[in-house]
Amino acid sequence: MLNKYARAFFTRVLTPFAAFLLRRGVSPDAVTLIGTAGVVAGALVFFPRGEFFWGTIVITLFVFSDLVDGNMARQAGLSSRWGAFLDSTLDRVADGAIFGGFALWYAGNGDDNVMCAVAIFCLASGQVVSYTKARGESIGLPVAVNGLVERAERLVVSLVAAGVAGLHGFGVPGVQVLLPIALWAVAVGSAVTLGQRVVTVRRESAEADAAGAVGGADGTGGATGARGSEAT
Ligand SMILES: CCCCCCCC/C=C\CCCCCCCC(=O)OC[C@H](COP(=O)(O)O[C@@H]1[C@H](O)[C@H](OP(=O)(O)O)[C@@H](O)[C@H](O)[C@H]1O)OC(=O)CCCCCCC/C=C\CCCCCCCC
Ligand SMILES: Nc1ccn([C@@H]2O[C@H](COP(=O)(O)O)[C@@H](O)[C@H]2O)c(=O)n1
Ligand SMILES: [Mg+2]
Ligand SMILES: [Mg+2]
Repeated sequence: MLNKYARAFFTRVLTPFAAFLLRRGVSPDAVTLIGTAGVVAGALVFFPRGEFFWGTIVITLFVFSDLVDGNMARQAGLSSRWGAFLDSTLDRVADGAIFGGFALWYAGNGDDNVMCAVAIFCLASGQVVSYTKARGESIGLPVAVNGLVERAERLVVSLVAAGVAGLHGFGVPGVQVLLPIALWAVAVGSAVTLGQRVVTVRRESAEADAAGAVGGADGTGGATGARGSEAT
């Protein structure tokens, strides 16, 4: 939903900054790499210590690089398969650090095994949700569904809650409860989204197989080959 409605707004806002970076000779790949490094550092330095406000501030400063890199690539006519691969792969790294940071807090001084498990579920289910689309597309299906909770929703819900919950450290009472609520919401939403995508891939693959649009016993039309499909 955010991807559909907010992306156009952020594209307009970030285009001048993306153009500025291009003029300074910065490459889209550099922005992708530095942005991911900043998110990972923010998440793993601050979240495991329960410093949610500062962790969220640092992550927010860097996470928008994920919108800037593609914007730069498109403006400069530099969009590439490599860039698409790098962008998506490092998204998974950044997400792992964010939800891993929450899990480490609950496994340590946060001392809550249930919330540690919920954070790990958010991490794993988010990665699988993204994988369903990547794998479905790799076997030639459109995967024409985004689902209830995409990456932007996972990040906005959990980071806004973490940032506000972090205000507890400045004496604001009662706000800590927002983080567990947000993580539960992301966990349930990701499970629903996973179901939506699996059902869509199941339907699309049945339709494609019936139409003979793809050949081969593994349904890949030979595009990946049986070994390739086992290996991914
Ligand atoms: C007193 C208050 C203190 C609290 C301070 C809090 C400050 C702000 C807190 C949080 C802000 C969080 C912002 C997070 C923004 C995330 C932006 C982003 O990176 O989105 C990425 C997303 C996807 O991009 P890609 O196409 O590159 O990625 C694809 C995607 O990952 C696919 O995954 P899937 O969805 O399938 O799971 C992969 O399949 C694919 O491989 C991959 O390529 O980009 C978008 O979706 C674009 C829309 C972004 C919309 C951002 C909205 C930000 C909105 C509000 C932030 C302001 C909050 C203010 C809080 C105030 C609190 C009081
Ligand atoms: N280093 C990069 C990063 C991205 N791209 C291209 O942008 C697309 C992603 O756009 P976002 O707005 O979601 O960042 C990606 O699929 C690539 O085509 C790139 O070329 N190099
Ligand atoms: Mg990007
Ligand atoms: Mg991305």
